[in-house]
Amino acid sequence: MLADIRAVIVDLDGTMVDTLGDFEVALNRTMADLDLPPVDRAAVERTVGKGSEHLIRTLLGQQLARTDVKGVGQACPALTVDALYERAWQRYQHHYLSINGQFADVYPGVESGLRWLKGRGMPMACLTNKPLAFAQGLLAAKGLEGYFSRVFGGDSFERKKPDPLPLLRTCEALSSEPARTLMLGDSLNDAQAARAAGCPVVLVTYGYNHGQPVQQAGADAYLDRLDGLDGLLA
Ligand SMILES: O=C(O)COP(=O)(O)O
Ligand SMILES: [Mg+2]
Repeated sequence: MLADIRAVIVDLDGTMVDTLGDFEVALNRTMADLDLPPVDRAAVERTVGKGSEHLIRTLLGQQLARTDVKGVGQACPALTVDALYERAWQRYQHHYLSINGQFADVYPGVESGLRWLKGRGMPMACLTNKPLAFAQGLLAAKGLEGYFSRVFGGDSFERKKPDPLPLLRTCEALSSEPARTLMLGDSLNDAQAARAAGCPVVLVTYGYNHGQPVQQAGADAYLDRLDGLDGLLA
């Protein structure tokens, strides 16, 4: 099945770039603006992958439930996630865009894997749940944008992964049949979207899988490095 691949869709966070540092810095600056305590990196890692709104709402809820909310000295039931969300989202966008890529690293093997795919003339798109403006800035900051003919974010379509819609639209944009378009990702989110769209899926083992072992995600194959793709697709 993997021998028939004619196009590739690549996830961004946890697959190409380790962005936990960027998320942590942008979230902590946001929390500070809202007089909330700093977030815990492990909580960020468990929550990344379902887009910025999910990340901000989940972490705001956790921070409001803590007993060290500044100036209050106890958990703060009077403040709600809904009441804080709009300001948090504005501050988060400002902070994320001002540091985008500075606390993030391309994983080993990514550039050589992408170069190998490009050398085989494979049409490639980047499809992430990250907002498109964040994704474009990050790819440019890391010198990865030239590999992709199309880039789509979590705000590019009406629904995000794990819904199949973004994958189906990306296949259309690449003029490629889903059954011959490989999804390369790092999480159950990517695997579920790929399955529902009818795309084969390969997951990397080093990313963020909602705090769960990724080997249970039901992919066609798993890779420790993207430059191991030649062994799967050759
Ligand atoms: O949740 C996000 O912001 C990004 O996640 P993804 O790049 O793994 O789709
Ligand atoms: Mg990911």
